[in-house]
Amino acid sequence: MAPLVLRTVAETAAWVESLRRSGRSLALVPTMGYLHEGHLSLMREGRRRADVVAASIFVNPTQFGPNEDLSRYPRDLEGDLAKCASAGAEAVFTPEPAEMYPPGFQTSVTVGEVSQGLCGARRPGHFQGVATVVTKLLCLFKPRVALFGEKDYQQLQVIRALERDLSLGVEIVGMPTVREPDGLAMSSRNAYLSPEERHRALALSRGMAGAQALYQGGTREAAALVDVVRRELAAAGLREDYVELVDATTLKPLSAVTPGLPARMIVAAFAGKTRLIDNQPIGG
Ligand SMILES: Nc1ncnc2c1ncn2[C@@H]1O[C@H](COP(=O)(O)OP(=O)(O)OP(=O)(O)O)[C@@H](O)[C@H]1O
Ligand SMILES: CC(C)(CO)[C@@H](O)C(=O)[O-]
Ligand code: BAL
Repeated sequence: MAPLVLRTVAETAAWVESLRRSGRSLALVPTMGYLHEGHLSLMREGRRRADVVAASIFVNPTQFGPNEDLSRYPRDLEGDLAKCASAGAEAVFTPEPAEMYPPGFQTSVTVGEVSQGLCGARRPGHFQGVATVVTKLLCLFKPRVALFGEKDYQQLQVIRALERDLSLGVEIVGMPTVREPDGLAMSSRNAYLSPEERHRALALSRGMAGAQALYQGGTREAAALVDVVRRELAAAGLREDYVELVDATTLKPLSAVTPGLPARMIVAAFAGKTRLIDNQPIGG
């Protein structure tokens, strides 16, 4: 069935209230649209965890830097609504920017340490934009659970922090990265890649697999593990934005993988003008 399309905060609040009265629980999947299997995996898991799934499709201007791709971000609302229906989403919230940020809007949510390194350092203001819009969505929908992908690993940790610190009472579920058969992490921005860049982009997942293989062979030092990824990126002609081995929870840099402390390799690199991110656990 085609999902109910919600365009305003007021009609969404009324829909949420009617759901609450009917005693049905809600799972929320926030997105920026141009949906792919990664997004749909979140919606299907939402169906398993709650009675009703709602998605939001909103290309949030406040999380884009002045020289980023806001104006050309891919959009396909009609196709997205069909995909939401196929994944069992009952409602889709797709507001205009002025509906989310009306004149006089002056509040923002800033998450501390966990938002400062990695993408936070490379994209100033990005996580403040994400944290503010996600807080607004969680307050509006009051879901039992909200689902996010591990592909945006730092974003997931930022959202976990804001939910916990503001006592929002929403279960934040992180879902594994869905990949193309050749290993490329699915991402709406993959649509920007030429066939040649698409091929070179495999260096991200290949580099991290190489780092994990080196770990399996006994290497523990971060510098050596990171170097494997860097060499793959360089060989493919990708421009590194960062490659770091970090504590999987705090995202602080690690000098080595140690037993009992989950570690994550996190990568951002440019294929031409397109910035791609990926990450993978390193260790047992
Ligand atoms: N490959 C994936 N597997 C699982 N979840 C994903 C994947 N890609 C995106 N998501 C998740 O979907 C949600 C919405 O993400 P978003 O709409 O920005 O998609 P995206 O493909 O990450 O886009 P972009 O290319 O702009 O980064 C986020 O929680 C994100 O982590
Ligand atoms: C979480 C999110 C929908 C907030 O705009 C966005 O950052 C995204 O799509 O990952
Ligand atoms: N998927 C993360 C949203 C962004 O890059 O702005």
